[in-house]
Amino acid sequence: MTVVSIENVDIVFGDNQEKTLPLMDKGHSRDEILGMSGDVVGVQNANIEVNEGEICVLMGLSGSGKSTLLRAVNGLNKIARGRCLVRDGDKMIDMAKCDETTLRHMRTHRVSMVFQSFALMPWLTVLENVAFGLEMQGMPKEERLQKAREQLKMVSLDQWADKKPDELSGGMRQRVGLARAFVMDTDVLLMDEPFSALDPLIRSQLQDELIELQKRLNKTIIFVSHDLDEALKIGTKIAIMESARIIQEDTPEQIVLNPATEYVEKFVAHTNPLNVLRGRSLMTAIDQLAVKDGRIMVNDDAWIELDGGKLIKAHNHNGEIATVDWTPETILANTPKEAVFLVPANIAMREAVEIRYHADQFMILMEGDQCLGVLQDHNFYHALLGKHFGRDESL
Ligand SMILES: Nc1ncnc2c1ncn2[C@@H]1O[C@H](COP(=O)(O)OP(=O)(O)OP(=O)(O)O)[C@@H](O)[C@H]1O
Repeated sequence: MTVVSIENVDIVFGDNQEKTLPLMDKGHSRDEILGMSGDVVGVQNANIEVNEGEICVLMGLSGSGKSTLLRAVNGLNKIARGRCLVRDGDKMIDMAKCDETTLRHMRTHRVSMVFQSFALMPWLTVLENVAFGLEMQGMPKEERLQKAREQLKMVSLDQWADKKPDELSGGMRQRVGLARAFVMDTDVLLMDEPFSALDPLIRSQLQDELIELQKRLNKTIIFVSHDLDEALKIGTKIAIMESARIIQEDTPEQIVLNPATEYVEKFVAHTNPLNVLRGRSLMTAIDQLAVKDGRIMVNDDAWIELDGGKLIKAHNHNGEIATVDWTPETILANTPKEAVFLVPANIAMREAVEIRYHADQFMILMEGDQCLGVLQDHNFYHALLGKHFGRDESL
C-alpha cells in the first residue's frame, strides 16, 4: 500500500518562478538558472512512491536537495509544481495544497519528523520531552506520561526519565529524539540525518535500534543521509540525488550492482558489499562453467554432475565430496570442513564468506532442488574489489 507518493515535484527558492520553471523545462542546469533568474532549484521533477513498512533513504552529497524534498512531505517546503501525497486512512492528502486544519491534523497524527539537532527542550525532563507531542494531540496528562515511559523503555532510557537533556550524551539525546518521534505513533516518520552528528559506534548501534523498532512497529520511514553505507544498511529502497534530481532509485543491492552514473559509482566504490550483495549476484551460473567429458568443471580440481538441474554428485581428484544442506540455523562448527555446502541462492555475502572461512570447498547455490550456480573465492574477491560493475562473463 502506497503511503507517500511524490509526483513530478519541483521546488524553487526565490521570487522568479514564472521565469525559472520554463528554464527548467528547457533543460538549463541549476547553475545556469541561478545566473539567469537568481532562483535556486531545490528539487527538480522528483518522483518516489514509498509503501507501508518501507524505509526509503534519500542519499546524496550536501546541497543535492535531500532535506528540501523531505521537508515537502510534511508541508514545510512549498512545492512549485507536482503533488506530495500522504495517506490519511483511505484518502491521499496533498500536503502542498491542503488547508491549515488538514495540515495540522496530518502533522499531529500522520507524519512526524526527527532532526539531526535533537531539538529537545532543555527546561523539560527527558520524559516530558518525549510526551510533549502527545500534549499537542490533546492526550490527557497521565496517559501521555505513561506512553512516553513505555517509549523510553523501548530505547533503553527508562532510568533517565527525570533527567534534563543536558545531562545526557549526544547518542542518548538522539535516542530521546527517536522515542519522541515513535511515541506520536504516526504512520510516517521523516528523519533528517538523525545520526550524522554521532560517533561511528553509537551511530551503528542506533541504526540497529532503528531497524529493530521498525520491524516491531512497521512504520513508513523516509530517511535522509549522505552516507551510502548507512543507506545500504537501513534502506529497503534508496533514491540517490544529485543537483536537485533523483538520478537513481532502486534496492540497495541493485544500486551496488548497477550504479546508474559515475556519480553513483563513486559512492559505491567506497562501500562494503558484505552486507548488501547476495549469492545470486555473486555466483558463476552453471551455464558459464566449462563442460569436459560430460563433467561440469567448477575449477581445475573439482566438478559436479547434474541431471535436469538436480545435483547428482560433486567430485574432486580424491573422489566424491560430501554435501551439507545449509540453512541459517546450521551451526558451522558441527559440519565437516571438507563438504560442499548447498546454500539458498539469496544467501547474504557475509554468510557465504563465513561458510568459506569454515569449509575448504566451493558452494552450490540452490533454488528448490535446482542448482543455479557456484560460489568460490574469486567470486568474493571480484565483489570485494568492486569489479562487479558490468560483470566479467569469463568468470
Ligand atoms: N530556505 C532556503 N532558501 C534558499 N535556498 C535553499 C533553502 N533551503 C535549501 N536551499 C537550497 O536548496 C539546495 C538544496 O539544499 P538541501 O538542504 O535540500 O540539500 P541537502 O542535500 O539536504 O544538503 P545537506 O546534506 O547539506 O543538508 C541548496 O542549494 C540550498 O542552498
